[in-house]
Amino acid sequence: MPSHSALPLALTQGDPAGIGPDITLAAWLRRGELDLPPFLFLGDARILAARALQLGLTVPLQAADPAAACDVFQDALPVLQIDAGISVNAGEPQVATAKGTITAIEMAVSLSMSGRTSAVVTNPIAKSVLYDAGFGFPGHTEFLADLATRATGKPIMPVMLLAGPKLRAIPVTIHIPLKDVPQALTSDLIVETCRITDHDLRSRFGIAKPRLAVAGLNPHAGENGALGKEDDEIVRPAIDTLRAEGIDAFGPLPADTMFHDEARRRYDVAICMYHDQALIPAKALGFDDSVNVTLGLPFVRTSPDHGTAFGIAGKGIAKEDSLVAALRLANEISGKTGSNR
Ligand SMILES: NC(=O)C1=CN([C@@H]2O[C@H](COP(=O)(O)OP(=O)(O)OC[C@H]3O[C@@H](n4cnc5c(N)ncnc54)[C@H](O)[C@@H]3O)[C@@H](O)[C@H]2O)C=CC1
Ligand SMILES: NCC(=O)COP(=O)(O)O
Repeated sequence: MPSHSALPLALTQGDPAGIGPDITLAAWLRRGELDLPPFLFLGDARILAARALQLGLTVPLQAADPAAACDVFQDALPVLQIDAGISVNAGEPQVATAKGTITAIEMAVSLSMSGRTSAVVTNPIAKSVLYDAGFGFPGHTEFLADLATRATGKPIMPVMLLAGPKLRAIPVTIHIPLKDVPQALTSDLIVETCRITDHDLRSRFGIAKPRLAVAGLNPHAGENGALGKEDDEIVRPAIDTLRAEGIDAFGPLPADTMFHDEARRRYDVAICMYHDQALIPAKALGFDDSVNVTLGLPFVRTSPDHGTAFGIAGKGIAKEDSLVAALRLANEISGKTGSNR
């Protein structure tokens, strides 16, 4: 039986035309069966109500602030109202909703940093919709780090972790075009990513001495330089530095052979060089139950591993499993030592 924080989780609305409303409603309906930690929805109650009607679900909604949310949660889905100012059809994203989507994220961070909610759980955003509205960050991960940097006055580097029952995987470079990866990949970036990972796996995840398997960038980790020099010139020196600090990092490993069952038993986290090198195995091995966690922040942030799935929004087929896993993981790790190093 999990124990729940006395504070609610702050759950952002995400893109209101996506499946965020569907999976939020579905998760709340299963709160008793799954003994879910209480959450406070930050978004427009009218959008939730319209989606419940469309899906044929009976979900009472109640306006609540963080202090009231836990008491409300058993009987109604608590909502901290953020007006969308526009009506929304499932599956039809609109740039005009971006303001509310971003406000929900900002409020969740502010509430969590001031101790009024226990953690931030984000519903998926459509990055291109936000870009069209002038949003200057590649995704949540970078935006959350910027909010934390501004709030603390200290530079904060975020690390994206995909955490599932079969695999934890981290992309060192995150939301950048593949052609820019070799230029962006530096030994310093790998070292700092691994330091944050090692710290947070100990403090948040209770792993006493995390084993970090570091992937190479090139096929066969460069094949002694014949298939690319980055593995020997960038990745290997980073691993040497980490090992000298006492961090159990090893590699560079050929990425094609580090994700099969037996290989995964040898490490606690795979450190990958670019987005798809980490997220393809993570989603292939656990699309329904993996969680996107941002390490390095002074608060906990989790998210389902999937996106807005506009094609199935409002159709009653979106699975809430990854959101449920994100809510549970946020509750579990928010009780642990903070991420500040
Ligand atoms: N954390 C976040 O905010 C994330 C946002 N995105 C954004 O989502 C948008 C759409 O991205 P896609 O690449 O299409 O990925 P997607 O995850 O939205 O959809 C990929 C496929 O999986 C299915 N799917 C996704 N979630 C599902 C669920 N809960 N239940 C059943 N089926 C599900 C979809 O129907 C689709 O066939 C993009 O704008 C992307 O930037 C993508 C990943 C994470
Ligand atoms: N593919 C993962 C993803 O896009 C999630 O990014 P973020 O919005 O959590 O930064």
